[in-house]
Amino acid sequence: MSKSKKKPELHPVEELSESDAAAELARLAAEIAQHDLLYYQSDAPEISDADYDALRQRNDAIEARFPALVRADSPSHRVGAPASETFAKVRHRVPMLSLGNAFDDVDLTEFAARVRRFLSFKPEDALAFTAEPKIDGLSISIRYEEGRLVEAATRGDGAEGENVTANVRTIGEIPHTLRGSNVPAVAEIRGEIYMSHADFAALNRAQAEAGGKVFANPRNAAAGSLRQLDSSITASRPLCFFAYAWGEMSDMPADTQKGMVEAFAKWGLPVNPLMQLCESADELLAFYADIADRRASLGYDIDGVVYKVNRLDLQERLGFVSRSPRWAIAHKFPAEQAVTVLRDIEIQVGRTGSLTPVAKLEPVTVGGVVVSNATLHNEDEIARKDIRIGDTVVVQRAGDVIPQIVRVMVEKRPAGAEPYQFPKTCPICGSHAVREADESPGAGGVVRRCTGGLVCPAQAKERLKHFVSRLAFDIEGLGEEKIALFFDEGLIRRPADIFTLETRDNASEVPLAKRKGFGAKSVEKLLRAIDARRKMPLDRVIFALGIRHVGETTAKDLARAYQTWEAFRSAVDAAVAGGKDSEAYADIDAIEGIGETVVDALVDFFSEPHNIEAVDDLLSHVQVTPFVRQTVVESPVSGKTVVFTGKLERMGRSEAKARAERLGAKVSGSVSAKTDYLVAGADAGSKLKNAQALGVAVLTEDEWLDLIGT
Ligand SMILES: NC(=O)c1ccc[n+]([C@@H]2O[C@H](COP(=O)([O-])OP(=O)(O)OC[C@H]3O[C@@H](n4cnc5c(N)ncnc54)[C@H](O)[C@@H]3O)[C@@H](O)[C@H]2O)c1
Ligand SMILES: [Zn+2]
Repeated sequence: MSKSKKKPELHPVEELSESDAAAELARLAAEIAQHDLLYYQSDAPEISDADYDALRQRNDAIEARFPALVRADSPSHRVGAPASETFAKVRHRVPMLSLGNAFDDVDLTEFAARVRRFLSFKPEDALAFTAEPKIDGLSISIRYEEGRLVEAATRGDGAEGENVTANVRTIGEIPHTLRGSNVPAVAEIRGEIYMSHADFAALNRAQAEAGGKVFANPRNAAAGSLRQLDSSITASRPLCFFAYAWGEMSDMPADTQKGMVEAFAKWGLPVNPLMQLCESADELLAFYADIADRRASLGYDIDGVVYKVNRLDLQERLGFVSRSPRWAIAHKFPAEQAVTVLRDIEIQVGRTGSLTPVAKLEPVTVGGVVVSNATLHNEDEIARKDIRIGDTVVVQRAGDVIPQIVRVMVEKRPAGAEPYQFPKTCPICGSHAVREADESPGAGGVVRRCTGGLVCPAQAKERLKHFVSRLAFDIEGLGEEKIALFFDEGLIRRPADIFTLETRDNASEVPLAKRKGFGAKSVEKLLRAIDARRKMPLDRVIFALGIRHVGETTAKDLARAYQTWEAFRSAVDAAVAGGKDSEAYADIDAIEGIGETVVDALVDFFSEPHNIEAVDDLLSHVQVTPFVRQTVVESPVSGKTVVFTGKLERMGRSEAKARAERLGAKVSGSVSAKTDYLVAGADAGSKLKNAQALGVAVLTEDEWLDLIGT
């Protein structure tokens, strides 16, 4: 989408004509819906939360002045974005709503007064609020029946969310069973899934090393990690949880907000320790100031505080206004900004040749953190904001760990500052750099890419770094710095060189062990670490090759489909030979999780003789072991061997098989003493007899579905 258009001048709402107002409401509805999709479905927002909130405020102000113009699709009636088609849907029995916002003390005092007015409270009537941090993660509803976790869903559009039960089960902080004697038969616990700062930084480091997706902030990382089709990916991500609300509840354990949260804690759910009871608007403001002070040291992102009327009978009386409760409000923190000088723009060349501009800043403290780099996204972004070297700029860190440049202070521009000329050639190899659409979600722009391919040392170096990264070959003692050093010395230029390092080093006049900073012990350790990688599972090998668009998940999808290197290679070779209209091409395209972009990238990669040579050389040193599915998924059937027989009523055989495998079970075609369950549909024959003879547990289809919790 083109973002190069300048934002239209905004007229004060009081001056808008009715037709202008209608037009602007239409534009705002479309724009906000678009940002909601990017934020909630792609986990890749394009604008800051502050900018987004400003759009909504503008919409609300216009609607307040022209109530007759409020649209059916107005953002003020909507919550979030529709559940993504990728997931099964869950209809919320009690809707999941949003919160009204207060942006300053006046908004807050008005809120407290409004509540009192609504309840016809006299000044002397006591009215208590809970106050708690507003966690910047994603909301989740977790359903427990008879104390056991049976279902978990995202908020979606508030009415219907995404079923993420298997993924939520992998989160250590979320109990599978609630403890205590007063757990209601049905308890829907709601709260926020989030990622701590430390875990976020470690995840991004690992992702960057692995050439994977780097997340802009902990919220996106948490949402992206939870909303995975493969729950083993979620399991590998460090997610945390705070319970603060509820949906359906068959028995109420308390009659206040605070009492409810205390009951959650007794049942074994994590709750935020900072929640407090406040008796007046002044106490609420004091709480806000205190949390704002402690914000930087909490260890997780918050974007404000939430106040809720404590008594549940009063909450009931207050009720809701379209998308939010009348009895609660979010008091938001302003985004943190600072002013500094842009000293330079550095161009980094990535593994696939993308030229990424990075702003080099005069170091400045933003929200308690010293910032000296900021992302500039791409060429168009620099042009759109007209960012020039020497400019004084406003940087923002809105919970984001990668700071952004919000705008240039043109009035402070030094005389003679020229518009920035984005390089048309690769700064490393000098090859022509071409503009291409940037397909990454939410990127919304173009990227300039070095066409040097295999001759570009920057790309070769990045590919090697990717090759040894944690999710690829993960060679201990051979990190980014060593790779860069060995590459520059010509010691390691291609993956295969890693595995011949020892032989060459033995023959060398200056072996590594004799060099400064190496030492015999560390060299020995490195060489043994390399040896330990002479056998590698298929998914890691595919991922390590650094083929465009083939990340961790895609590599697993391919490996799952082909099992062995030979099968994978012959499938790809057939597609290379057959071309885009061939059956071989369509076969790869048909694999679950694989689309045309990936098939094209595979075909491109394996059409290139240099790549084939490099891969073949590598495989003369490395043995590829077949893909084994890890059963990190915890379910009643994980690790169990299951056989299906007879006619199943509620799903086809292949769906039953896929579902069982997703839950960590092994599906076998024949019954043996090792079989744990035989699921027998109608007209089951010899397998059923066999199972009975062997004493294998036989389940009906319904019993099986109960067991796996569907
Ligand atoms: N940058 C963008 O493009 C973009 C797009 C959409 C939304 N957003 C951001 O998302 C937010 C708006 O979305 P929203 O509708 O989720 O509203 P909200 O985040 O303002 O408030 C509602 C949410 O707060 C969360 N929450 C956290 N701690 C809570 C607590 N202690 N008690 C109760 N709720 C708590 C819940 O998940 C709840 O759903 C804003 O911050 C907005 O800036 C940004
Ligand atoms: Zn280059």
